[in-house]
Amino acid sequence: METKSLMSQGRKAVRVVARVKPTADPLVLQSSAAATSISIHKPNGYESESVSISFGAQFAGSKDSYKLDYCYEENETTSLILTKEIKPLISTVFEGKDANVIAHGARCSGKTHLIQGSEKEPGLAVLTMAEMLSMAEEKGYAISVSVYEVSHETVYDISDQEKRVVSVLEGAQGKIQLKGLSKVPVKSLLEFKELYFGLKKTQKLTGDSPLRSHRGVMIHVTTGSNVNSGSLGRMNFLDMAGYEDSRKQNTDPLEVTRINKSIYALQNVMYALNANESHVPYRESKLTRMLKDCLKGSNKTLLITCLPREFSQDSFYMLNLASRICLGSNRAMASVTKKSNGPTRPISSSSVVQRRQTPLTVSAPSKKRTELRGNMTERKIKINSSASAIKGRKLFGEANGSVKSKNNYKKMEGKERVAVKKEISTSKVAVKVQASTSEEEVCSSFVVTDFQSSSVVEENSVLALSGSSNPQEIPCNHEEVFSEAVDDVARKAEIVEKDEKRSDIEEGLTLFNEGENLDKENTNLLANETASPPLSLRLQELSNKLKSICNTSNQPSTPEKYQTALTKFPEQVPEHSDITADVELRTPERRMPLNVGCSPWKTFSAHSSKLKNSAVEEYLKFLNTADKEDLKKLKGIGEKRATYIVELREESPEPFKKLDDLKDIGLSEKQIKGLLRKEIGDIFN
Ligand SMILES: Nc1ncnc2c1ncn2[C@@H]1O[C@H](COP(=O)(O)OP(=O)(O)OP(=O)(O)O)[C@@H](O)[C@H]1O
Repeated sequence: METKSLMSQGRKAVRVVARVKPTADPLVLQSSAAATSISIHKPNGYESESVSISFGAQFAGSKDSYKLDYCYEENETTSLILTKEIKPLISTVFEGKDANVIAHGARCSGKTHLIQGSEKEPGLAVLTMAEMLSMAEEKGYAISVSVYEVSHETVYDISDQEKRVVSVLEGAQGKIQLKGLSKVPVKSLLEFKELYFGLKKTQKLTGDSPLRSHRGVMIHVTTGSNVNSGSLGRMNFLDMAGYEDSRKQNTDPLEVTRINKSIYALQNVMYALNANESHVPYRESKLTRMLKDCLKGSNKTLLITCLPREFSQDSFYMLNLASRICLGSNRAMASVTKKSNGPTRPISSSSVVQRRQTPLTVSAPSKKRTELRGNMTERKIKINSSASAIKGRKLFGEANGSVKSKNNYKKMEGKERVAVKKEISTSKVAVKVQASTSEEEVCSSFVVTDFQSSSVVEENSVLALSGSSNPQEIPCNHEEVFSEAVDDVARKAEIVEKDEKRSDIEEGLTLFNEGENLDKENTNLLANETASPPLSLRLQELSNKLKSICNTSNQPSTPEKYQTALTKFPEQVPEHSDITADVELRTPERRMPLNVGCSPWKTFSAHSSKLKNSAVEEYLKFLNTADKEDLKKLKGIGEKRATYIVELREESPEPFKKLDDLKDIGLSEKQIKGLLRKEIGDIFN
């Protein structure tokens, strides 16, 4: 059999293949389950560059098959996967790139067996290590290994018995530092096995691990003998925790939801990479943050979807998502647009079957998942290929509410920014301001970036990260920093406006039925003159307040009642106070008379900004609290969106913390702006 590489350079960032796990009990296939076992179509046999996979007899002949780059069946060995898929990646690692091999799938789908293997049948990581050791020896390079585990949004170094927490830090240039993750020099396969398998393997394979986790091994190639010397590339193997429907009995729904969310987050990243999107949502989970450098740029990833031969809803779901990642193209995006197009389902048998097959977890993301199965074959929509992360999220659902709440930070990526970051083991508060090259680029808020796990409650300090890990070295002028931020609060909502490219993308998205529905809803609601009284009244109140502020502009400070939730004065933050991990610093409000020493225009601008912020805040507050009927009074919020908002609130009491969060209900940035304009404009009608 020819073993030519299917992963030529310049191809997709993520190659997606499947691996069929042999059926433990061959009789299963003869039973009724045979009707729902998967069938694989390889148009050119082993040489196929694309294969389709479908589930069982009842789907035969339907177009509901899922395309992947390849599928390795039971008779195709792990060594074959090594040769066809991984050897080309190894070459890129020795050329200085990073590569990833990620196994995902439902629970017990054979991921660990594939990556780790057993004594009798070594897995991909072991086979790869053997290959890399011999190449390193040939070239005079050295190999070192890091073994890690990610659970409960915390990264642990598990290269020894003592699980140490690894801090995922992001340097000034966006480079990820994994502080605390050891690199153990490895000279032989035996050393590697001892390190890699150790106790943890036994735990995982016997299934008595107290905590389910993603488990990875990073193989570093260095040019010198010292682990820190001249790092070339890394090969990262990741054995992901299995996907599972959180409604299943005998599962801890919280644990399952947490794991599923991190699976979605990685899938979002994979999708964005393959679709060559301008924004990749690395910040959606700890796992994706830690792997950012390995995944980004021209680095290559092999995503292996592990599938048991017999049908399971969980496997079906994983395959569906893998297929979308694989397509990673405009057509895939077009299918996302059908999200709101309820009745359109790829499984044509019947909607009942579809419902039965769709994992119906209680989480909000699952709602989105249910809807994402648009028909990919029919839509021909031209959409800018540099699509945004928003679409990725629409694809796979929001990764994590708690992460999401801090996601405004990601808007600052690549720009000058004000950031407050925290790190364990320091009790000082330090803040760093990176001078902005132009006023326009100053970002709008303080953000506590959750570089450490939010579940590690003892971490309660803040550290500005500037490439230096020493907080003492960082200049700190709270007053100045907070003042800078205040100026930018008003621009917060406008950052989006300035990103014309994004707007264009969103414009393209109006092709989506989502947009059509919105327009319809808008038209209906606009026809209704009584629309939105609750919010309108509140906004009217705000308008009155503005007038009252203007009338009392000689007051030395902003009256307390007008201080928004964003208000927190610098002097209210004790210099050495502890700030808990999950607390987001509030953007402070300037405590100075708004018109002192200012021109009337500046005063007016300042008040307008204030009003705008208050209006936005009221709007969000309304979304977070109003009942369904009141929600429907808002423009652009129909029955469907109102129901979804209420469901989101069941998941998280305050799902809308910033305007961007409205994207979670399927609104584009342009639509969000449009809605606000209409609501606020109506005050003056
Ligand atoms: N190719 C294979 N040949 C024989 N047995 C296998 C194979 N793949 C998996 N198994 C068996 O199936 C069971 C589950 O496999 P494995 O632990 O690899 O699944 P997993 O997907 O990693 O599970 P989890 O989701 O819990 O992490 C194990 O008992 C394993 O030995």
